Amino acid sequence: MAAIEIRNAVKIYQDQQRKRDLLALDTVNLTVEKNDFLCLLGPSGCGKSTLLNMIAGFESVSSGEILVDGKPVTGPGADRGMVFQQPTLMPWLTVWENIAFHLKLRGVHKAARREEAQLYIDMVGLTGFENHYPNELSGGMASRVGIARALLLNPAVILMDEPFAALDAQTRMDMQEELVAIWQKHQGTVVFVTHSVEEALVLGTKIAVMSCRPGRLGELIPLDLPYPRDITEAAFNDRKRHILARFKAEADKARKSAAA
Ligand SMILES: Nc1ncnc2c1ncn2[C@@H]1O[C@H](COP(=O)(O)OP(=O)(O)OP(=O)(O)O)[C@@H](O)[C@H]1O
Repeated sequence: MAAIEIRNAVKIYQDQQRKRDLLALDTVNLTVEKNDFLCLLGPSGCGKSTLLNMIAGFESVSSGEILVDGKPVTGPGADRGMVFQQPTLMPWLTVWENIAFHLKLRGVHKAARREEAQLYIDMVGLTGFENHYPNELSGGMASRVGIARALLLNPAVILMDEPFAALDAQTRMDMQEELVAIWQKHQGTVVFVTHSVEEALVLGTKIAVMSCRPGRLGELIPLDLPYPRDITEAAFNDRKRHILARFKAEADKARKSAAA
Protein backbone atom coordinates (compact mmCIF):
# COMPACT_ATOMS: atom_id res chain seq x y z
CA MET A 1 0.00 0.00 0.00
CA ALA A 2 1.24 3.51 -0.83
CA ALA A 3 2.28 5.76 2.07
CA ILE A 4 0.29 8.71 0.69
CA GLU A 5 -2.32 8.87 -2.03
CA ILE A 6 -3.67 12.16 -3.28
CA ARG A 7 -6.69 11.78 -5.51
CA ASN A 8 -8.09 14.70 -7.49
CA ALA A 9 -7.29 17.12 -4.66
CA VAL A 10 -8.55 20.66 -5.18
CA LYS A 11 -8.01 23.58 -2.81
CA ILE A 12 -10.03 26.76 -3.04
CA TYR A 13 -9.33 29.53 -0.55
CA GLN A 14 -11.80 32.32 0.16
CA ASP A 15 -9.91 35.51 -0.54
CA GLN A 16 -11.63 37.72 2.09
CA GLN A 17 -9.87 40.92 0.98
CA ARG A 18 -10.92 40.71 -2.67
CA LYS A 19 -14.21 38.91 -1.99
CA ARG A 20 -13.48 36.09 -4.42
CA ASP A 21 -12.37 32.48 -4.46
CA LEU A 22 -8.78 31.59 -5.14
CA LEU A 23 -8.03 28.26 -6.80
CA ALA A 24 -4.74 27.33 -5.14
CA LEU A 25 -4.51 23.67 -6.22
CA ASP A 26 -6.21 22.16 -9.21
CA THR A 27 -6.87 18.40 -9.39
CA VAL A 28 -3.64 17.11 -7.92
CA ASN A 29 -2.97 13.39 -8.20
CA LEU A 30 0.07 11.89 -6.55
CA THR A 31 1.18 8.59 -5.08
CA VAL A 32 4.06 8.56 -2.61
CA GLU A 33 5.43 5.08 -1.98
CA LYS A 34 6.70 3.92 1.43
CA ASN A 35 10.27 5.08 2.13
CA ASP A 36 10.21 7.55 -0.77
CA PHE A 37 11.96 10.87 -0.21
CA LEU A 38 9.76 13.06 -2.37
CA CYS A 39 10.75 16.66 -3.03
CA LEU A 40 7.92 18.99 -4.00
CA LEU A 41 9.54 21.65 -6.14
CA GLY A 42 7.85 24.70 -7.55
CA PRO A 43 7.90 28.49 -7.82
CA SER A 44 6.72 30.74 -5.02
CA GLY A 45 2.96 30.72 -4.53
CA CYS A 46 2.29 27.54 -6.54
CA GLY A 47 0.71 25.79 -3.55
CA LYS A 48 3.52 23.62 -2.15
CA SER A 49 2.79 24.51 1.48
CA THR A 50 -0.93 24.15 0.87
CA LEU A 51 -0.44 20.61 -0.41
CA LEU A 52 1.83 19.74 2.53
CA ASN A 53 -0.64 21.22 5.02
CA MET A 54 -3.44 19.19 3.47
CA ILE A 55 -1.40 15.98 3.91
CA ALA A 56 -0.69 17.08 7.51
CA GLY A 57 -4.41 17.66 8.08
CA PHE A 58 -3.98 21.36 8.95
CA GLU A 59 -5.94 22.34 5.83
CA SER A 60 -8.97 20.53 4.43
CA VAL A 61 -9.36 19.58 0.78
CA SER A 62 -12.11 21.47 -1.07
CA SER A 63 -12.74 18.33 -3.12
CA GLY A 64 -10.95 15.06 -3.76
CA GLU A 65 -9.24 13.05 -1.03
CA ILE A 66 -5.93 12.34 0.63
CA LEU A 67 -5.14 8.94 2.11
CA VAL A 68 -2.22 8.21 4.44
CA ASP A 69 -1.55 4.51 4.84
CA GLY A 70 -4.92 3.87 3.22
CA LYS A 71 -6.91 6.03 5.68
CA PRO A 72 -8.51 9.35 4.70
CA VAL A 73 -6.91 12.39 6.32
CA THR A 74 -9.46 14.21 8.46
CA GLY A 75 -7.05 16.20 10.68
CA PRO A 76 -3.56 16.11 12.15
CA GLY A 77 -2.33 12.78 13.56
CA ALA A 78 0.68 11.13 15.17
CA ASP A 79 1.32 9.18 11.95
CA ARG A 80 2.54 12.46 10.37
CA GLY A 81 5.33 14.62 11.77
CA MET A 82 5.82 18.17 10.57
CA VAL A 83 9.05 20.18 10.40
CA PHE A 84 8.69 23.90 9.67
CA GLN A 85 11.16 26.51 8.41
CA GLN A 86 11.08 28.11 11.88
CA PRO A 87 11.07 25.28 14.39
CA THR A 88 9.04 27.39 16.92
CA LEU A 89 10.78 26.05 20.02
CA MET A 90 9.54 26.86 23.49
CA PRO A 91 12.09 29.35 24.84
CA TRP A 92 11.65 28.34 28.48
CA LEU A 93 12.44 24.67 27.78
CA THR A 94 15.87 23.14 27.17
CA VAL A 95 16.80 21.24 24.01
CA TRP A 96 15.87 17.86 25.44
CA GLU A 97 12.63 19.18 26.97
CA ASN A 98 11.60 20.70 23.65
CA ILE A 99 12.33 17.44 21.85
CA ALA A 100 10.42 15.33 24.39
CA PHE A 101 7.53 17.77 24.89
CA HIS A 102 4.94 15.50 23.26
CA LEU A 103 5.91 12.68 25.63
CA LYS A 104 5.15 14.98 28.56
CA LEU A 105 1.71 15.63 27.10
CA ARG A 106 1.22 11.87 27.00
CA GLY A 107 2.13 11.60 30.70
CA VAL A 108 5.47 9.81 30.23
CA HIS A 109 7.72 10.08 33.32
CA LYS A 110 10.71 12.43 33.28
CA ALA A 111 13.42 9.73 33.34
CA ALA A 112 11.83 7.90 30.40
CA ARG A 113 11.38 11.18 28.47
CA ARG A 114 15.01 12.11 29.05
CA GLU A 115 16.22 8.69 27.87
CA GLU A 116 14.03 8.72 24.75
CA ALA A 117 15.08 12.28 23.88
CA GLN A 118 18.75 11.32 24.06
CA LEU A 119 18.37 8.81 21.21
CA TYR A 120 17.19 11.57 18.89
CA ILE A 121 19.62 14.17 20.25
CA ASP A 122 22.45 11.80 19.30
CA MET A 123 20.86 11.04 15.93
CA VAL A 124 20.72 14.70 14.87
CA GLY A 125 24.18 15.51 16.24
CA LEU A 126 23.21 17.63 19.27
CA THR A 127 25.04 15.56 21.88
CA GLY A 128 26.42 17.94 24.52
CA PHE A 129 23.70 20.55 23.96
CA GLU A 130 20.91 18.75 25.83
CA ASN A 131 20.56 21.46 28.48
CA HIS A 132 20.96 24.50 26.24
CA TYR A 133 18.02 26.87 25.77
CA PRO A 134 16.77 27.88 22.28
CA ASN A 135 18.34 31.37 22.52
CA GLU A 136 21.75 29.69 22.92
CA LEU A 137 21.44 27.75 19.64
CA SER A 138 22.54 28.59 16.09
CA GLY A 139 19.98 28.36 13.24
CA GLY A 140 21.32 24.95 12.22
CA MET A 141 21.07 23.63 15.77
CA ALA A 142 17.50 24.91 16.17
CA SER A 143 16.67 23.19 12.90
CA ARG A 144 18.10 19.92 14.28
CA VAL A 145 15.87 20.26 17.37
CA GLY A 146 12.83 20.60 15.10
CA ILE A 147 13.83 17.46 13.19
CA ALA A 148 14.53 15.48 16.39
CA ARG A 149 11.16 16.55 17.83
CA ALA A 150 9.38 15.25 14.73
CA LEU A 151 11.39 11.99 14.63
CA LEU A 152 10.72 11.20 18.30
CA LEU A 153 7.06 10.60 17.55
CA ASN A 154 8.22 7.91 15.12
CA PRO A 155 5.75 8.99 12.44
CA ALA A 156 5.36 6.93 9.28
CA VAL A 157 5.51 10.15 7.26
CA ILE A 158 7.63 13.25 7.85
CA LEU A 159 6.50 16.46 6.18
CA MET A 160 9.11 19.20 5.85
CA ASP A 161 8.31 22.73 4.71
CA GLU A 162 11.55 24.40 3.56
CA PRO A 163 13.26 23.53 6.86
CA PHE A 164 16.68 24.79 5.74
CA ALA A 165 15.63 27.92 3.84
CA ALA A 166 16.84 30.33 6.54
CA LEU A 167 20.28 28.73 6.97
CA ASP A 168 23.57 29.92 5.49
CA ALA A 169 24.87 27.96 2.48
CA GLN A 170 27.43 25.80 4.32
CA THR A 171 25.09 24.89 7.22
CA ARG A 172 22.37 24.11 4.71
CA MET A 173 24.64 21.67 2.84
CA ASP A 174 25.68 20.02 6.12
CA MET A 175 22.05 19.68 7.19
CA GLN A 176 21.07 18.18 3.83
CA GLU A 177 23.79 15.55 4.15
CA GLU A 178 22.75 14.76 7.72
CA LEU A 179 19.08 14.56 6.82
CA VAL A 180 19.82 11.97 4.13
CA ALA A 181 21.91 9.97 6.64
CA ILE A 182 19.09 10.15 9.24
CA TRP A 183 16.48 9.14 6.70
CA GLN A 184 18.60 6.18 5.56
CA LYS A 185 19.07 5.05 9.17
CA HIS A 186 15.57 5.81 10.44
CA GLN A 187 13.61 4.80 7.31
CA GLY A 188 10.19 6.27 6.64
CA THR A 189 8.54 8.43 4.03
CA VAL A 190 9.54 12.06 3.60
CA VAL A 191 7.78 14.83 1.68
CA PHE A 192 10.07 17.84 1.49
CA VAL A 193 8.99 21.21 0.09
CA THR A 194 11.62 23.39 -1.53
CA HIS A 195 12.02 25.95 -4.27
CA SER A 196 15.70 25.07 -4.71
CA VAL A 197 16.37 22.78 -7.68
CA GLU A 198 19.75 21.81 -6.23
CA GLU A 199 18.30 20.96 -2.82
CA ALA A 200 15.68 18.71 -4.44
CA LEU A 201 18.41 16.98 -6.46
CA VAL A 202 20.65 16.45 -3.43
CA LEU A 203 17.84 14.98 -1.31
CA GLY A 204 15.10 13.29 -3.31
CA THR A 205 14.45 9.78 -4.55
CA LYS A 206 11.75 11.52 -6.61
CA ILE A 207 11.01 15.11 -7.54
CA ALA A 208 7.53 16.39 -8.31
CA VAL A 209 7.65 19.67 -10.22
CA MET A 210 4.60 21.84 -9.54
CA SER A 211 3.19 24.29 -12.04
CA CYS A 212 2.41 27.89 -11.16
CA ARG A 213 -0.98 28.86 -9.69
CA PRO A 214 -3.32 27.15 -9.80
CA GLY A 215 -0.84 24.49 -8.67
CA ARG A 216 -0.85 21.30 -10.65
CA LEU A 217 1.59 18.45 -10.54
CA GLY A 218 3.69 17.98 -13.61
CA GLU A 219 6.28 15.37 -14.16
CA LEU A 220 7.28 13.03 -11.30
CA ILE A 221 10.98 12.55 -11.88
CA PRO A 222 12.71 9.53 -10.30
CA LEU A 223 16.33 10.09 -9.22
CA ASP A 224 18.51 7.01 -9.11
CA LEU A 225 21.78 8.76 -8.21
CA PRO A 226 23.60 7.24 -5.22
CA TYR A 227 23.92 9.12 -1.89
CA PRO A 228 25.68 11.24 -0.83
CA ARG A 229 25.23 13.05 -4.11
CA ASP A 230 28.10 14.78 -5.80
CA ILE A 231 26.87 18.10 -7.19
CA THR A 232 29.88 18.33 -9.51
CA GLU A 233 29.22 14.97 -11.19
CA ALA A 234 28.09 14.87 -14.86
CA ALA A 235 25.01 12.70 -14.09
CA PHE A 236 23.91 15.19 -11.39
CA ASN A 237 24.27 18.09 -13.79
CA ASP A 238 22.35 16.27 -16.54
CA ARG A 239 19.37 15.91 -14.19
CA LYS A 240 19.82 19.49 -13.03
CA ARG A 241 19.60 20.82 -16.59
CA HIS A 242 16.41 18.88 -17.22
CA ILE A 243 14.71 19.99 -13.99
CA LEU A 244 15.93 23.59 -14.29
CA ALA A 245 14.34 23.86 -17.74
CA ARG A 246 10.98 22.68 -16.37
CA PHE A 247 11.27 24.81 -13.26
CA LYS A 248 12.24 27.94 -15.17
CA ALA A 249 9.26 27.55 -17.52
CA GLU A 250 6.93 27.39 -14.50
CA ALA A 251 8.64 30.28 -12.70
CA ASP A 252 8.35 32.45 -15.84
CA LYS A 253 4.65 31.65 -16.07
CA ALA A 254 4.24 32.48 -12.37
CA ARG A 255 5.94 35.87 -12.84
CA LYS A 256 3.79 36.70 -15.88
CA SER A 257 0.55 35.78 -14.11
CA ALA A 258 1.59 37.84 -11.05
CA ALA A 259 2.30 40.84 -13.27
CA ALA A 260 -1.01 40.48 -15.17
N1 LIG B 1 -5.07 30.87 4.19
C1 LIG B 1 -5.07 31.36 2.94
N2 LIG B 1 -6.07 32.16 2.50
C2 LIG B 1 -6.11 32.63 1.25
N3 LIG B 1 -5.15 32.36 0.32
C3 LIG B 1 -4.12 31.58 0.69
C4 LIG B 1 -4.02 31.05 2.02
N4 LIG B 1 -2.88 30.30 2.10
C5 LIG B 1 -2.29 30.39 0.89
N5 LIG B 1 -3.02 31.13 0.05
C6 LIG B 1 -2.74 31.41 -1.38
O1 LIG B 1 -2.64 30.15 -2.03
C7 LIG B 1 -1.57 30.16 -2.98
C8 LIG B 1 -0.58 29.06 -2.64
O2 LIG B 1 0.09 29.40 -1.42
P1 LIG B 1 1.21 28.46 -0.77
O3 LIG B 1 1.70 29.12 0.46
O4 LIG B 1 0.68 27.08 -0.63
O5 LIG B 1 2.35 28.47 -1.91
P2 LIG B 1 3.88 28.03 -1.83
O6 LIG B 1 4.18 27.36 -3.13
O7 LIG B 1 4.13 27.24 -0.59
O8 LIG B 1 4.63 29.45 -1.77
P3 LIG B 1 6.08 29.87 -1.17
O9 LIG B 1 7.11 29.02 -1.87
O10 LIG B 1 6.19 31.31 -1.51
O11 LIG B 1 6.02 29.59 0.30
C9 LIG B 1 -0.96 31.56 -2.90
O12 LIG B 1 -1.51 32.34 -3.95
C10 LIG B 1 -1.39 32.09 -1.56
O13 LIG B 1 -1.54 33.50 -1.60
